[in-house]
Amino acid sequence: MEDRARALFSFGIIADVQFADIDDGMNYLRTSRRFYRNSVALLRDAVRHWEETRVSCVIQLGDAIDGYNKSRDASERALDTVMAEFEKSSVDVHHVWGNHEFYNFSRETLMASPLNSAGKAGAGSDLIADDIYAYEFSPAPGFRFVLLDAYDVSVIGRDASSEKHQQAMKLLLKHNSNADLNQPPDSGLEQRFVKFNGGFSVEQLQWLEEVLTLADQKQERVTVFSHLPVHPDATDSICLAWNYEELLLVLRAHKSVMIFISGHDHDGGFCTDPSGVHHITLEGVIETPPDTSAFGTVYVYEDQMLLKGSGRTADRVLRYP
Ligand SMILES: Nc1ncnc2c1ncn2[C@@H]1O[C@H](COP(=O)(O)OP(=O)(O)O)[C@@H](O)[C@H]1O
Repeated sequence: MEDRARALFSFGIIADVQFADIDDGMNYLRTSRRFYRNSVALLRDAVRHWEETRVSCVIQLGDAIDGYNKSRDASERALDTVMAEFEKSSVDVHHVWGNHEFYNFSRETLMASPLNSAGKAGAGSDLIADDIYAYEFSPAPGFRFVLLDAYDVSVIGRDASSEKHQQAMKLLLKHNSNADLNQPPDSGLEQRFVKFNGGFSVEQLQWLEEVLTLADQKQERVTVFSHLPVHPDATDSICLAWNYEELLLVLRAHKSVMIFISGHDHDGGFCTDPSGVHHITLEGVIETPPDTSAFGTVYVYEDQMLLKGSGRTADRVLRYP
């Protein structure tokens, strides 16, 4: 690893904390253990590490609290617990929204909550006025971060009477004939058409296109963040964004795009697209045993980024395309 002191800046990444004050459990398929109560302790360790390493900012990749909180009337308490850990540090935290945010809160409530970090974006643009939780900002001169809303077109978090909900339901029913729409269709990439995923509207794709065109012109280096992964080689198909292909086309068309970082698939994943863009799916904290960890600190240089992984998260050298 290169001398970290020479980095231009660094930032922290963490995914799927899914905190709930309940005993350990299992995932739906009963293949992995979930450490609901301990997840906040792992978050605490990560925040302490970032405070010590003086990162410029942290990106929380979504699913900060688990859907179980809703049925226990504990959503706000759980969110307070998680936010209190972040607040122990003075580092700026940017929050991405995942499916579990919508299991706990309406989109309207989320917009007014501490999980809406768009106000920290400074001079960057956003889509908040269009009820899309996407924004961009420059973490350091020559660099740009874009946070996407992967549940923009979705049946969770969109009012049943809304056009986007109807559009999402139509798409789901076209691809998924199961009575329970959380149960995936049988084959390959089609498995992504489940209720707990979502996609990007035309409006959001156009905005991203504009942001990246400007970044190309300014010769900036862009990192894109989303709860849902968009590359089939970086995740299990069941976790992919519905219209991942459209998003990939936009990323591939812009030379400014360097890295795409997501959560959602708790096993994590990684690939480098033929375009040279690296796709990181970060391991989920919720399925990380108490004696280890899962988070990353990314050191940014002129010619590459270095992901220093903790615990289940591997180190990676990410050369710019
Ligand atoms: N194969 C499946 N069939 C039916 N329901 C499923 C399946 N996988 C997940 N679910 C349901 O979908 C929802 C989201 O799944 P979950 O594994 O909790 O997602 P996450 O990984 O985001 O925590 C849960 O309500 C879960 O019970």
